[in-house]
Amino acid sequence: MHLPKATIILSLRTYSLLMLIMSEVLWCLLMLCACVWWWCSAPRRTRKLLAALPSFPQLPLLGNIHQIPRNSINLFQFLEKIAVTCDTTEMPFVFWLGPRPILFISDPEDVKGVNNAFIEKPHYYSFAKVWLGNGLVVAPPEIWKNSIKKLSGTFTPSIVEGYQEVFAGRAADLVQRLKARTTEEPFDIMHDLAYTTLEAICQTAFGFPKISESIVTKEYYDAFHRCLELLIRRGLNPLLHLDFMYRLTPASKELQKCVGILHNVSNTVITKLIQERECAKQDNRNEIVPNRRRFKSFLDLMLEMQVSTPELSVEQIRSEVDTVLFGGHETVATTLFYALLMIGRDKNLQDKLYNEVRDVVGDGGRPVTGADLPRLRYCEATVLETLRLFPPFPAVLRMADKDLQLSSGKCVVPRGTVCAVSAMVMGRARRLWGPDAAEYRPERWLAPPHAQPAAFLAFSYGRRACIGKNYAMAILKTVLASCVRELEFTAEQAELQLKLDVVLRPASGHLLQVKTRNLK
Ligand code: HEM
Repeated sequence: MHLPKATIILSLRTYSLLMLIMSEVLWCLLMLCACVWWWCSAPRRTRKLLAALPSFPQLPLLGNIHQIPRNSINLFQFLEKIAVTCDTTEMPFVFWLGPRPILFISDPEDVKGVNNAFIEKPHYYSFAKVWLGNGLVVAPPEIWKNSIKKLSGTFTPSIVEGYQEVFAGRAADLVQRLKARTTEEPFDIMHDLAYTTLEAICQTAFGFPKISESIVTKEYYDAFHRCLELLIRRGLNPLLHLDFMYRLTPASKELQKCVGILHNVSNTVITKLIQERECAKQDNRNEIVPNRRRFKSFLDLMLEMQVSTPELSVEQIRSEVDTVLFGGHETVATTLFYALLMIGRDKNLQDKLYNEVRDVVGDGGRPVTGADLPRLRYCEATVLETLRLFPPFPAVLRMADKDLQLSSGKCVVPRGTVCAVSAMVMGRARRLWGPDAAEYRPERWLAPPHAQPAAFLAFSYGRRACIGKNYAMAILKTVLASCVRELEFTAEQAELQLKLDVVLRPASGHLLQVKTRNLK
């Protein structure tokens, strides 16, 4: 018997529709079961202990899930709203993911308590494991404790001092590149800044003189940015927090691809340095470090450690190299951008900075030296003020692995709570920085006493704080001083729209106008 073609098509359509409805129903049932399990597994005590804290309006069972920001611009606005709430209520703030809280700490004393008591990071950090392995930023506590013992001394002031010539050299190259780009129109300066910081990291932390041509490619740069975007998108979608769900998505495949590009670079860096060290050994060259560098790089130090600690695997070394690339280049480049933007909006600030640089370094083109850095006080204040208002990592997270009574007495942090310690929340608080907290005013750093140390959290605080702080301050001051000495920056006054792609970024690009300075 032959069915008419139209009937076959119709029944096929009905069949697919039925299958679609059934799979949707099954999906909803699965989600419902997951929600019930999730609710039942969360301790009731946690809800009770934090119930009285300020929060956004909640839905039954879901809490604040419906208010999870949809994209990286919303995420920034969300954090801004929390900053205002914490400042006005002077209380910690709680965001409920169903029955599970994310607790925003709002008091500097409490920051000290939380950061020193908890070294575990919540599950969200593991999203970056595919990229950063068990490197310092994402490592679980046991591995972190072991690694930090070896690595805490790798960016000490005396080691960083040895990098100064490289910093000054890269700053001079940047000035030349920017001189060639002076136009009437603003342009996106970020690639030039990121190139400079990436090249500096490769030459100092990895001791690689010539890698820059092949490492700082557009492909690398794009892959780096795409990884950050994909990670934040995953973070904003609770369904994708489950590894098995995420693995099914095209985004997961794209992340793997981008990470492959980044790992190629770190693998090249390590392999080349190992080869150079081998050659130096075979030639019986008695160099402490290859290529007649005057300093030992972070990677030299790790390869040396590997000799005395064979359990330090090449894979772990690669993870630390990726971590330093991740933590060290974009953070410094964005800070430079915001500093140039802010002085570009205020000629008075730029003139003050220029006058100081001219007095300390002169305008004859000599490189900024290590001895100049402590004397560049206004330059340092500019960097710190930039980091206060535009911290590259606006918040870090910790997992409470035990109960903790906050020293402000405002609540007990129950075990299992995710604590958010936010440089943006603290850095913009009027109660900590005064009524002009929203104003960009480097002078506030020149006249102590300013706010308590744990109110300035750009480099985090206490255990698991940034180990690259000395490095970052030295390169930031060197590059900023070198740029201002020879160039003038102008930025439009329009409202700055920010977004949070792990790192704080301007939504409309990094636009600045640059002119060569007329030296009198
Ligand atoms: C303006 C520049 C920088 C800022 C604002 C910054 C900020 C931070 C913050 C907030 C953390 C804590 C992350 C967390 O707990 O989740 C961190 C960790 C870290 N940073 Fe930086 N950083 C900067 C530059 C650098 C540089 C230049 C390097 C290396 C050369 C570096 C290496 C690291 C490492 C290895 C960690 C992990 C430390 C640990 O977990 O023990 N950072 N940084």
